[in-house]
Amino acid sequence: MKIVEIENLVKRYGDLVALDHLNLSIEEGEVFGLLGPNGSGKTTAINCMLSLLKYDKGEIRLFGEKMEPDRYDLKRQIGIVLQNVAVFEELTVYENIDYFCGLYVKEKKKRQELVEEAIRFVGLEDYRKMRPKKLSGGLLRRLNIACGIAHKPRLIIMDEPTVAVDPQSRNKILEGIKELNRQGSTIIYTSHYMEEVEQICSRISIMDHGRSIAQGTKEELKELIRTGETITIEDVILTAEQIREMEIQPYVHEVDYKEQTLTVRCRKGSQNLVKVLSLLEEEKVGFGRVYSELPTLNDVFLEITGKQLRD
Ligand SMILES: Nc1ncnc2c1ncn2[C@@H]1O[C@H](COP(=O)(O)OP(=O)(O)OP(=O)(O)O)[C@@H](O)[C@H]1O
Repeated sequence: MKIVEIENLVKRYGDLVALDHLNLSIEEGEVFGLLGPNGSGKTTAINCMLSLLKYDKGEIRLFGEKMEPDRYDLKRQIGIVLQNVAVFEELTVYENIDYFCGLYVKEKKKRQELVEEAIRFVGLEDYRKMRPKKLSGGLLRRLNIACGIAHKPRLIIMDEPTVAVDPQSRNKILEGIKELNRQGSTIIYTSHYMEEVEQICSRISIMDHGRSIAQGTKEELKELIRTGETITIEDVILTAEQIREMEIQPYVHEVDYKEQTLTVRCRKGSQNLVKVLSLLEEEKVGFGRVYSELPTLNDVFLEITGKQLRD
């Protein structure tokens, strides 16, 4: 069943088109990644999806029904973890989670179980009685997540939950998301970290300038592009002719040479590394460290948009 369907969504802020005919379709059970650089429209898309923002054109259906501001029946099935931490300073970790869970689950015994489970999920067992002020940034983010997901919603929306989070908290958060998904929640996850999206998402939409420029599994996305592998060779001194020679090889898609480092984006095929090194040997050029990388989602973004995903 389709949990989210967005058709031709347009959202303008004055003259700025933040969403430009965005289309998305998300199936139940997916961990769906919205990947895009800052300002590409991820947060705006989520706020429209939740009816927190009015939009100019298009249609949004959640759980097969048209989403509107007063559809509390639909909203109750959604857990939200937004970028800004929103918890009560005067309540402890436990009380905060209990409060948010209590908005959905009235029965005390059941709620107690859910709150305990959420605490375990995010690894805040040792901090139950602490107030938010005492928590580090990473722990605070984990609390924010626990508050959003304790009631086990059918759909969980997380907007960049790991920005400015330490690696330990980040791993805990990513593991928690996978576990929530295993337990049955569909997840929408926005990020500008391609590694995270590759790690946890079953399907990904790459966003740029308010549009989804490509959608699919990470394997499908990588199939879309011509780059098969990227070979980097350090400490190599090349003449303009030698670079040109590299560029015209049939297996080469693109060459970049900066600060004595040669980067060769090869087309899909075998033996690329051998071919590149043989060419250097023929030219009697010495070189330092050599490494080869398979395409990343950054390569996909780069090839489609001509710019880096990273800021
Ligand atoms: N309230 C607003 N008023 C005017 N412009 C806005 C507003 N909110 C967002 N924008 C603009 O809309 C575009 C999309 O922003 P949005 O926050 O949705 O992107 P994002 O992909 O979520 O980026 P980030 O990761 O920085 O949150 C940006 O150009 C942004 O400057």
